[in-house]
Amino acid sequence: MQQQVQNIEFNASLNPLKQVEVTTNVHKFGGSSLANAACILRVVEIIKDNAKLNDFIVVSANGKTTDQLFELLESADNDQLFATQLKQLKDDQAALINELLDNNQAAQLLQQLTADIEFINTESANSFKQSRNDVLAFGELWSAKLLAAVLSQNVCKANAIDARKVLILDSGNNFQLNEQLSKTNITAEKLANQLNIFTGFIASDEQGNTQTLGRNGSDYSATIAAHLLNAQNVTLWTDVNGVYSADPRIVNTARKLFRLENSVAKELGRLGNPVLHANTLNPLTTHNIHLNVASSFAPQDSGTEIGAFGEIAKSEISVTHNNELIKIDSTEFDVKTLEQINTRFQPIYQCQNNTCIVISQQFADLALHYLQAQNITFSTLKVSLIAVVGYQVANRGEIKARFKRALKHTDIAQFVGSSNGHSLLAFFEHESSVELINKVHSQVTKDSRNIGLVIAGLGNIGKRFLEMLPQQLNRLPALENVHLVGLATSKKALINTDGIEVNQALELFQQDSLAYDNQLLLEWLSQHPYDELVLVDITPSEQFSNLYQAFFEQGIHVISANKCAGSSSTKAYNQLLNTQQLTGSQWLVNTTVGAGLPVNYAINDLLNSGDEINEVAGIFSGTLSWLFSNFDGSLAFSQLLQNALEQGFTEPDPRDDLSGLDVQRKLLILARLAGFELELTDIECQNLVPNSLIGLSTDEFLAQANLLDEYFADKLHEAKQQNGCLRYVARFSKTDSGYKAKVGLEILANDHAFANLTPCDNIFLLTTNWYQDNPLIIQGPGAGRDVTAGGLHSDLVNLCRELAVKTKEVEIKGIN
Ligand SMILES: Nc1ncnc2c1ncn2[C@@H]1O[C@H](COP(=O)(O)OP(=O)(O)O)[C@@H](O)[C@H]1O
Ligand SMILES: N[C@@H](CC(=O)OP(=O)(O)O)C(=O)O
Repeated sequence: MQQQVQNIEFNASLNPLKQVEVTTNVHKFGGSSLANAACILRVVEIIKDNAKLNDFIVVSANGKTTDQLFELLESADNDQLFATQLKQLKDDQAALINELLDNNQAAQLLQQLTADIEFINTESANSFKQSRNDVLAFGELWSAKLLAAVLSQNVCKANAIDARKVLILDSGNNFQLNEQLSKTNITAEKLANQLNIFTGFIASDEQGNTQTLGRNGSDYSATIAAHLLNAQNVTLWTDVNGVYSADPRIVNTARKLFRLENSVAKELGRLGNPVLHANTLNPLTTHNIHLNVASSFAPQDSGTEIGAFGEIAKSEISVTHNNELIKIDSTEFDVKTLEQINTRFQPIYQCQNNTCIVISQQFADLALHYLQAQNITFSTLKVSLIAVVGYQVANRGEIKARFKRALKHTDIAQFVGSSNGHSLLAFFEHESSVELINKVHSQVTKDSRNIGLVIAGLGNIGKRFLEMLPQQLNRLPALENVHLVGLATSKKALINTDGIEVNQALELFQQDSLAYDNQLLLEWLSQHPYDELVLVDITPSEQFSNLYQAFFEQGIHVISANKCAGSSSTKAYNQLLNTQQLTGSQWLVNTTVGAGLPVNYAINDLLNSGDEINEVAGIFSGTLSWLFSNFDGSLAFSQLLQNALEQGFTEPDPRDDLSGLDVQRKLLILARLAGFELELTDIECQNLVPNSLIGLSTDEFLAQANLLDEYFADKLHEAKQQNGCLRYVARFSKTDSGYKAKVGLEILANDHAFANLTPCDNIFLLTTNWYQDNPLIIQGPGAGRDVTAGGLHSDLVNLCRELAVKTKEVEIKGIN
């Protein structure tokens, strides 16, 4: 069993397997997550909820402490400035200690702080010649000791580990990690049954000198630790709830990238994006460690998962910028020097003729020093970079063209593709402006958003919808970002977050689908990695329609052919509408009535334009339309019914059509769309099945269907006597006291609009303020594979068009 930490209950996973897991997870908290006392207490809560004993917690220096330490190193020659900065640093650290710890605990840490500050003061006298890295290390050392003390005081035993005792860099081998030694050290330093709090950013060489892993290096420390510990998961907790398509601090239309392809994440880090350190992914290649970026300010949000993903994730594009670069030009670089530069200073760019390199400013001093030592003449220039990053983006002509378009009229110094193909780089000889970064982002990510499509129901219409899908996706720009990711029948589902090949969807479903229940489906859907998820419900299932509430709560959009939810109780229906409005989910129902005929659209459009619907009437059932159009007395009604059944015009049990319930539901849906509040039972409904035939099995009913004949023969006779015909009509009309609604058999004059339909057709008559004397009529096939599947495709296209223009400004707790 997993160890329980005293005083707190760690969350037990629903999955019983997880409760016995013995693996270690690594959680890294960046400086922004530890910036002040409130942040640190929030981190403690996250640890309580997400960590277990024996996990590793990697910490960066609190807030901007590393920046403060760098400033001190710079101001060593300016006594007054140095003294002010040193006092500020001490005060900030002391305030954190005093706010978070009780007196005894605080005293110990304050004493250590005083000694450390004294060390910095003393070392300033010789301009930190030997102790730069020792000074920089204090940020992480203080942070780890403080968090360990806070956890020990409030939660469970915690052990602060100085990573310099663990991570040994081989100075004879370009400061590569000595894996074996580091592994032995970590095993020796970690304490069992505690939380181990590990300093990020710092390491040491084999002589015991402090080394740093570079700015933002704690991410790297976390993945190194995970590698050494054989950990399963690494979570980088930061102030933003994932990796975005640009820095959300400056591009407020940036999109969250739910899944980031390994090579693209690596490239972002390589280019100096602060959300991921350049080397973060390197230690993860040998075994399967899951890497996530999540927000310590909103831990419940789904973050960004980094891994090996398929085409959908590979299509993602992001923009990153870096203003802290230096370009070194020289005609004297030789192969050996360039090799050294490559391993030691991680150049962002090296020009093809080997006469220039661009490196991060943090390596500038070291690099220049190295070149001088090699007697190489060079010149330097500060430059900045805006880069478009994405899987093999350098080979994507349309993205390159868009990037170039955004850069028109700028004084760009150089435009190149990176040698690995994962970025396009634009260099400038000045800082890149926020406006330009926004412009580039908006150009290159203009229509990039991923819409996941799940189809529920693979019957007659569902199959046709799926058959039509590949061609639709191919030819319609509105569907450019739609990816089929799920197929479900009532029993089995196939979900593939990397996308299901549309041309082989049915075969794949048959091969790979698994049994599921509603909870499993909801669980998966709640974690979908798309900007938008659209579910097309082509089932007839009331049970499935009961999931709509949960779908809407999760912001999932629904396209229904299923009539159940639209004709459910007023309470349930209103609740759906309220939730849908609250979460911004869309619900399109055009095919619930009249298949693809645009009756729902017409009602919506009239209402949205200021008209009012006074009457809705018509023939809403293709089956009943066929039956009564063909019922002329030459065949008994039961014989006609048998023919209709054989030709597939009726439901398998024709009583489902004859009961009138289907028409009643459709009238309810239209009346509600027209703005009226009513229940199904408020619509009077004539059931054409006599009581004696109601309780029978389908076969028994079909065997005794001749019992219907006398009633219909009489009715036809009556109609003929009036020079009319029989039709099953739906009528809803507004009255002074409210409304009148009924569906049933009527005798209509032979020249009535409802009397002259092609068998199977539907007709809808709308009387409105604007269409008063001469009502609006919509008429045509109201059932059938092509028209219904086509109607669903029409809903999908309309929905995707709307989603394409939906821009959300980023709002992230922690960074806004
Ligand atoms: N594409 C991006 N996605 C998310 N954050 C980004 C991106 N580009 C830059 N950032 C910046 O990175 C910051 C997180 O990095 P950093 O401050 O170093 O975090 P931490 O202190 O947790 O290590 C965010 O606040 C954000 O401003
Ligand atoms: N404290 C170091 C290392 C680090 O990784 O920090 P952060 O996780 O806050 O980016 C720095 O500021 O560079």
